[in-house]
Amino acid sequence: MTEDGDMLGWDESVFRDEHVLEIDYVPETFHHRDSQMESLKYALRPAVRGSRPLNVIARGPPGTGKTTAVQKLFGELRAETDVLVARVNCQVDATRYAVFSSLFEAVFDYEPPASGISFRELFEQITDHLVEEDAVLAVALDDVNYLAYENEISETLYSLLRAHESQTGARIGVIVISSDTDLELLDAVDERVQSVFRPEEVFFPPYDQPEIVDILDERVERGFQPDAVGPTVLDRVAELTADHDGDLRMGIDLLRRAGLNAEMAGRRTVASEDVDAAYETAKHVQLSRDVNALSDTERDLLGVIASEGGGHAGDVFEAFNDQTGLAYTRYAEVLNKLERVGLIDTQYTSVEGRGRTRMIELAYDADAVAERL
Ligand SMILES: Nc1ncnc2c1ncn2[C@@H]1O[C@H](COP(=O)(O)OP(=O)(O)OP(=O)(O)O)[C@@H](O)[C@H]1O
Repeated sequence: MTEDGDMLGWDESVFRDEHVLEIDYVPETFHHRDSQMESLKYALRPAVRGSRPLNVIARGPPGTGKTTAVQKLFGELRAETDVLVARVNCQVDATRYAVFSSLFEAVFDYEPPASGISFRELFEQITDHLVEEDAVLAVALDDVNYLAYENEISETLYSLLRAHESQTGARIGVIVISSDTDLELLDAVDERVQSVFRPEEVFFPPYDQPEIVDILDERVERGFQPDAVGPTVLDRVAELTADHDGDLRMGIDLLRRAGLNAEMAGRRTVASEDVDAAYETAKHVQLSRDVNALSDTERDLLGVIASEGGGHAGDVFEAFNDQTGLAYTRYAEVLNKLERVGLIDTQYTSVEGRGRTRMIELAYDADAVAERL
């Protein structure tokens, strides 16, 4: 039943297709990334001819289309060629073993046996299969920075890049995708890897505001009812997204949350205030993502830092040790990990009476962190 005026009826929605605004949606069109797509195609083309593809480092800040570019190209390869493709999410699979388990699943279409099969066996089954089938495998290590944080990147790349030496005829190419622009990947890997890893570099710069408007406009058309989102609202979303380092994930999330806010108020059209209210929650999407990826011990330490409000590393250690009983070495490792993923900042300062001491600061508002733990 439709009600009069601007109010939504119970059976109505501001959305036409809400799925278009979900995180795993792969967009039909992919504008403003032509040169990056060309470079990736150039690197992957040898695979189509049965040769080893060129290796690639795809770099750029979060939400700049790196994953989408690879998903699109891998989708085309899967549909139109015999090349085997596998994208591994290293935020989830952050060890060499987990990466190869995921590759096993992509190659065989079923999971490796759960009852502890050794890395060597995993590796051999995958490479044997490639040789038997005369197949080329293109691997994308997405969010590879997480392998670096766990000190697993050298072993993983080494195994992939030298696969053809231990198993003649195994052809594997690797696209590593990193969203940590401070991390120099080539410095993070050891010399054995550096000597075989000579990747093509593909850079994904942040989208500027007109590009953001253009991309989001298409989502609005597909995702919302006609006229539900006007140009002023779209501009506001694009402005906030551009301020957030052009992270499109933020823009898409804002649109969806603003739409839900309008619905909650029973309105047919989204207003700028819906966007501003949505921003208060959406600005923490990266924080939520990072906290979700932490281990229990890492969460414990983050919790201690949030409740202490940061401070001297020694004091934070005491509180952490009281809670977990863990020793200083482990504490220092976890502290470094939290800093590498960008949840805290630390810096050495000279404090009277204490000499040089490491000061810890949360990178986010303490309440926002505590809510997500
Ligand atoms: N040019 C584009 N056109 C349409 N949608 C896009 C475009 N670029 C990115 N997106 C959308 O923005 C969101 C983030 O993109 P994507 O996951 O590809 O970024 P990313 O660079 O891999 O991010 P991260 O480094 O954080 O993993 C996705 O929902 C994707 O669909």
